[in-house]
Amino acid sequence: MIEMRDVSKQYRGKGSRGRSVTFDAVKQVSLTLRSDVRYALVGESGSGKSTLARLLMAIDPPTSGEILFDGASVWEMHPRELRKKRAEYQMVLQNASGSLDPRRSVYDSIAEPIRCLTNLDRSEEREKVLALAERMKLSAAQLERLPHELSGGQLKRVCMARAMSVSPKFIVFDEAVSGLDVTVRKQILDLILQLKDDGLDGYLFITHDIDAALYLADHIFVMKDGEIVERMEHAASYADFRHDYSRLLIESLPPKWPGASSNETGFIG
Ligand SMILES: Nc1ncnc2c1ncn2[C@@H]1O[C@H](COP(=O)(O)OP(=O)(O)OP(=O)(O)O)[C@@H](O)[C@H]1O
Repeated sequence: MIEMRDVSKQYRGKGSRGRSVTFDAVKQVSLTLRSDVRYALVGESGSGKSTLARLLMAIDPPTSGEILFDGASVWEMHPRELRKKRAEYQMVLQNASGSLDPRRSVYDSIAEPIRCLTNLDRSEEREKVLALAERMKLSAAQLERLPHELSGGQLKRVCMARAMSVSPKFIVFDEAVSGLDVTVRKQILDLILQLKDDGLDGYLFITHDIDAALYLADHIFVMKDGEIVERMEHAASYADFRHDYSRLLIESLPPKWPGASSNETGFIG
């Protein structure tokens, strides 16, 4: 379980006349994420989703507030304990190519968390990497390539295999389908749903795409200007979104086909 208690994150930015100002990218957010629940966090670009994800995963420290993994405050944890928790709570970053070492083969990229965070020997590691590659539909030849030799969709699958390599109990996917065409997007969404068969019961899927959130998650949070403005359990359709801002997001969706209204769900619904 991950808990956020009254968490804020301030950044420095430029105000009028180039003056340095601070602003809250995340404002006093409290959240509890259970490891066996599928969540989505929806919001416009700049609403603070990635900042929230980095705080949740203890990548960046909060300016104020507390984050707890299974009841223990992450920024007060012994490094050995935090290392163990990092294997249990993984993240797939927004920028797939930027999150992989360009000089490291796909095989080594997937194996790296195993080497850093577990005690598996090389033959166990190989068995695990090959099984994950098969699951993520990556060929043996692709495993030997460098990241720049793969497509965007293949890179996303490498990042998912990498996160799954340490058998986490929860994954945060940050914009896992952004920039992909509709067919590849659907493949990735289905792969995420199928991770349940590999023992992953819970995740947080971060997106600006309400259709993808409805497809993948039971609980949905809506974020605006650093705050969670709506929380829904068992969201199943656009009609479940009640907050004015959520309605606005739905109304600004493009029609899915000529003559359709923005209240009709897309291809995945
Ligand atoms: N390291 C940083 N330094 C200063 N400002 C930042 C930093 N990271 C993010 N911001 C700002 O904080 C706000 C929230 O950014 P964030 O990336 O969390 O939003 P987001 O909802 O994930 O957006 P997107 O969907 O476009 O990725 C934005 O105004 C952004 O410019």
